[in-house]
Amino acid sequence: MSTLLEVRNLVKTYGEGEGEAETRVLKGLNLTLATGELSALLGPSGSGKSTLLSILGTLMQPTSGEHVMLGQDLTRAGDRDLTEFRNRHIGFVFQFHHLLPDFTALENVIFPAAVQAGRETAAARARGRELLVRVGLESRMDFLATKLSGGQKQRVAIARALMNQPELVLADEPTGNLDRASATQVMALIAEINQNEKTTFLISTHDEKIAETCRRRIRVADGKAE
Ligand SMILES: Nc1ncnc2c1ncn2[C@@H]1O[C@H](COP(=O)(O)OP(=O)(O)OP(=O)(O)O)[C@@H](O)[C@H]1O
Repeated sequence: MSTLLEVRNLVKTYGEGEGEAETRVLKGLNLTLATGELSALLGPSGSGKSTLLSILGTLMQPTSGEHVMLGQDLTRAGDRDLTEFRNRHIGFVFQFHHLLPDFTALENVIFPAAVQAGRETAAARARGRELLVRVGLESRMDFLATKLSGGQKQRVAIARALMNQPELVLADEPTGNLDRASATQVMALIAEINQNEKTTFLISTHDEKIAETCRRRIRVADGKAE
């Protein structure tokens, strides 16, 4: 399998400003993800899972270390290049879905593509519809986000994350807010997309049962990954 991304010697320290208390969260973490992997990211609360996902998602700069994805050295990229890289190659799913409440399921899904293109295209609408069918929400496309159940909202969030055909989807506790049945369904959907499209997923979770459904388990402890 080919390497999708690699981080080497990743360090993240919060509170480096004068007079601030320093928290060293990542302490020389190394991690390689291959294309098509489905991995769970485990670790106690405060161990740095969200911090690592933010760095891998180029939403946050590490204090030091190397970060290469798709052969591009992201540690040395400027903000504009990072934004473009992120929009093109990385999708995000969060615990609290972050859907726009006054918009429909379909509008929420096509939002990232509309932002990238600067307008809403017919092709984007077509892909948005296709993705909502894929996640089993054909009959809910035109429902406002507020009218959907928790599991349905999370499926919309997954469809939205896939909109720009990213190579990597980072999910921060995607099932944390769901009951067991909905959580299992969401994980089954992720596994199916991973299998069919070879999209690489990295999913942080506290839940060992959820982690067991992933082929690889990565544990963050003492600022390192194992
Ligand atoms: N912006 C910030 N400024 C200062 N400290 C922070 C900041 N964000 C996170 N931290 C600290 O960094 C540590 C790691 O936080 P992080 O959210 O990455 O952990 P986590 O493993 O995702 O935790 P959880 O499982 O509870 O979500 C914590 O001690 C947290 O207090």
